[in-house]
Amino acid sequence: MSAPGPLTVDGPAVDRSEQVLTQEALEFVADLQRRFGARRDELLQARRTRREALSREPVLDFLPETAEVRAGDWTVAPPPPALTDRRVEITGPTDRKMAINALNSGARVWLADLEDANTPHWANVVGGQVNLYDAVRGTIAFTSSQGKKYALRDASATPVIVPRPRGWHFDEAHVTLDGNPVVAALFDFGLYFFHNAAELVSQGRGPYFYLPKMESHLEARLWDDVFTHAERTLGIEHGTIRATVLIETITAAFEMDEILYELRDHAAGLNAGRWDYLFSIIKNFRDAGPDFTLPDRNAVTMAAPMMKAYSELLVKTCHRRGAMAIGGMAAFIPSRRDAEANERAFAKVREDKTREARAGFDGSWVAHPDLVPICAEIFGETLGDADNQLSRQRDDVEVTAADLLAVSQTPGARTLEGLRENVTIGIQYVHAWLSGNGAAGINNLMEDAATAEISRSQVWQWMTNGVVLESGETVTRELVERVVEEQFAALGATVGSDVVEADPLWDRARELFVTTAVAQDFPDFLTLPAYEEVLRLERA
Ligand SMILES: CC(=O)SCCNC(=O)CCNC(=O)[C@H](O)C(C)(C)COP(=O)(O)OP(=O)(O)OC[C@H]1O[C@@H](n2cnc3c(N)ncnc32)[C@H](O)[C@@H]1OP(=O)(O)O
Ligand SMILES: O=CC(=O)O
Ligand SMILES: [Mg+2]
Repeated sequence: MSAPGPLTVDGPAVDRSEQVLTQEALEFVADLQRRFGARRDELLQARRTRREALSREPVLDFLPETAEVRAGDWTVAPPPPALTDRRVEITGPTDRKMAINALNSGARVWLADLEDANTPHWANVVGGQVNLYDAVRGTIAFTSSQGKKYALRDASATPVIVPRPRGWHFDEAHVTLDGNPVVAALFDFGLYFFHNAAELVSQGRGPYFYLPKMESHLEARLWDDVFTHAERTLGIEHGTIRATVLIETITAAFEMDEILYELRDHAAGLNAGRWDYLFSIIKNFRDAGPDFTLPDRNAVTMAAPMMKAYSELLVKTCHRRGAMAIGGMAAFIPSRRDAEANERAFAKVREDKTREARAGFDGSWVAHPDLVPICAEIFGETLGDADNQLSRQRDDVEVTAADLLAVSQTPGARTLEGLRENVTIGIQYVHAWLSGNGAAGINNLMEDAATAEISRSQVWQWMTNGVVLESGETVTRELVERVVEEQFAALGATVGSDVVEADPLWDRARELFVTTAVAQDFPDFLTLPAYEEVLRLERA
């Protein structure tokens, strides 16, 4: 381990933080930061360079310099026993109650989310690690403020825990090394790995991760180097760590083989992260003119030609390489209070999971415990006695660069209603995020950082490209500002105007939404200025 520097932790008090923020664990994180922090910075610069090239010429293609990797006959390491059956995976934040509910849900895997579904308030970041520590050991329990008691039903049969650290772009402001914030991904990964790797191995499981928002195979190479170093440092056998990579950026879709190749000793699969994928398409082609403006957010389904091409290429690539293909999130959430909304959500999720199972995915995500049985049933019908569909090759699938970029073939209209929904969802989500909830049910849809990014970036794109709506109106800054005023007033009617007035975060949410949706310089991530706001509020 390299000599630990003056790693400073400076955040509000969090219950039991001393249990995870130990001297040894922080030294482990400091070592990761020292070794890999600068490479992360270079990779972020490479992202900016690639995006500048795209703004000059909006074309992407499979990389000529890695043609040999794509043509080569190689496979990733076989899945470990704990990850051979992933027919249903529940996702959710790592707060204590939801962690227990997820672990009792009957899913095969719990994606313990420190990312899209989590606001990185220090309490969530550190509290999440405390909860994961207890979850790994089967000791997690909780009593709600109403006195309801939560505990594991059967600690020996809980889903496999697969945390998702934050993406490479994020820093953890509360932890600094030599005065600079540490890379949040290294912090999230490092703490979890340090405390839990050996314990998980002793249980016949392992330190498994989902890796979000990568934009290139070089970013995967960095993760692979981090994994190898972390295993060596703690004396954990090489290849014990297993990662499932979200293919959720348009550039990564052109590098699926390469990403698996870089991680081949550590790879478990790829996941079709459809929401960030849409965001990435809008973001990268935001100034590329009408061919790249998508219709209303709700009109873009997985049946759109470019989405079908992306998800089928993912299955084909995975199975050729012996890796699991995991489906994405249908955003419809059930309601225990509204039978009609519940039925609608069940039907939509059924349709989505059926399409995925038929396409060859090995399993998929659900956002809510009530959806676990549906996903398990649908994949069960396809899988029969098998654990997965790894042996099913999709040699029939041929996907070209043009297929992945067929944005203009996406059916659907651009409507004033769509603009209104983007605005109202965006503001409500930012409010939830600032309040500490990274996932929220809004209009019976699951909203998280990825879906909110679509909303605000679509407003930016429509405005910047002067999209003419079905109503005949052109999207201008004035129109967006008018819609923001109207939707904000309407929110008062829904949420209660006294509630909105009493809570200053509503105004901050509106301002942040407007800033990120209409700013001339498009912020790369909505969550970056939102995090600045969280830090400001913390200091106030
Ligand atoms: C694009 C992507 O990255 S998708 C992946 C990231 N996003 C997510 O993980 C979102 C996951 N889902 C959620 O967070 C939640 O389902 C929400 C916020 C959308 C809705 O949650 P709620 O409003 O609490 O829903 P609801 O009231 O129906 O919940 C009923 C019960 O199920 C629990 N529950 C709901 N969703 C989950 C979940 N994903 N994991 C664990 N428990 C859950 C609730 O905690 C509640 O428990 P309780 O009865 O003990 O109080
Ligand atoms: O993380 C998943 C996504 O769809 O985004
Ligand atoms: Mg995502």
